[in-house]
Amino acid sequence: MKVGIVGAGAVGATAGFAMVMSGAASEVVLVDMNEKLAAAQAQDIAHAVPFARAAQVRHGGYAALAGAGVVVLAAGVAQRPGETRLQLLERNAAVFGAIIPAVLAAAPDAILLVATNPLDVMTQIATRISGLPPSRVIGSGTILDTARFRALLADRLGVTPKSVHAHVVGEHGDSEVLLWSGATVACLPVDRGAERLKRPLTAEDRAAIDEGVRRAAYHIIDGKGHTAFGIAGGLSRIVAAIAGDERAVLTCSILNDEVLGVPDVALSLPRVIGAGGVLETVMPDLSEEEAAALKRSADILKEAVTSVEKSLP
Ligand SMILES: NC(=O)C1=CN([C@@H]2O[C@H](COP(=O)(O)OP(=O)(O)OC[C@H]3O[C@@H](n4cnc5c(N)ncnc54)[C@H](O)[C@@H]3O)[C@@H](O)[C@H]2O)C=CC1
Ligand SMILES: CC(=O)C(=O)O
Repeated sequence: MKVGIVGAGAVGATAGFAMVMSGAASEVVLVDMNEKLAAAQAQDIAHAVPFARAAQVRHGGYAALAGAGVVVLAAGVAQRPGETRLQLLERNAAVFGAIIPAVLAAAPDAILLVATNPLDVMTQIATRISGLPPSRVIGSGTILDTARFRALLADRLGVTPKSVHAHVVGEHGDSEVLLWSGATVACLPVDRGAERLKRPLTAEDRAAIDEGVRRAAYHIIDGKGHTAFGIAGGLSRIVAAIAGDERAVLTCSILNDEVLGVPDVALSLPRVIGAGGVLETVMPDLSEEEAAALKRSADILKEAVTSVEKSLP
């Protein structure tokens, strides 16, 4: 599948690299207002192709996106150390107002895959600007937070992350909700599984994992200035699910009609992803505490989107 990527910075270029190395994309086109950067990133990724499956990698203007099945939106500004994702909102909303009409003029049938932060609000803005159905405007959402949760839990349990099933829902950001009540390992609820593995989970372990997931971006940005590898893996995974019509269950963000009484809000829930984009949403069972946290997350996002919607065309 041909994949366009608008924004050839750390996230966009690393995602292009991941898609080429995993074989998720057969063609990658990088577009950026900094054409020299897009050209350099495309050239650099193209030099990895001999080590992967055959793929074409190039840069271009918006017209070069024609025929793309998915266009990743990774343009905009990123957090500086200490900044929250929601603080980026007004700057990145203006960027989307400029790029989405240009993307759709060239690639009207593409599924939009949003990576720009604040992720959920940008997904909602992209849905509104594009006029596409919510199933075709997908935010990477908590696919990354779910991966972090599985990685940290697996490390504590001494198993591979692929053997741990645990999800993060809600905002891709500070109010996200780790679903401990549904987490499983080896077909067992995670607490019981941990005991059988002789690695019981204490309250301190849970708190450390929660902090490690929720604050991961802050720690990484503090150390290296940005995050890219994790999200690139997640974007590549979503593209593979669309390209292969996999019906994979992934936690992604789309505009929901309603979540726990909060209307018209984009946030992540487990979604079935295939060729048409989001094919189904599966509402998980939630403990009372998790339901209250998800409602709070929805309220925070609704307030953020309402504040910026007034300034949109
Ligand atoms: N969804 C997620 O889990 C993650 C999201 N992000 C977000 O991804 C976004 C990109 O982050 P980075 O790649 O680190 O930033 P970056 O600064 O390295 O790259 C952004 C690129 O966007 C381009 N750009 C800006 N305005 C543009 C416009 N109007 N048209 C075309 N290109 C434009 C810039 O020239 C730049 O090359 C940020 O909002 C960041 O917060 C970052 C990591 C994880
Ligand atoms: C920056 C960001 O959103 C992340 O790494 O989670």
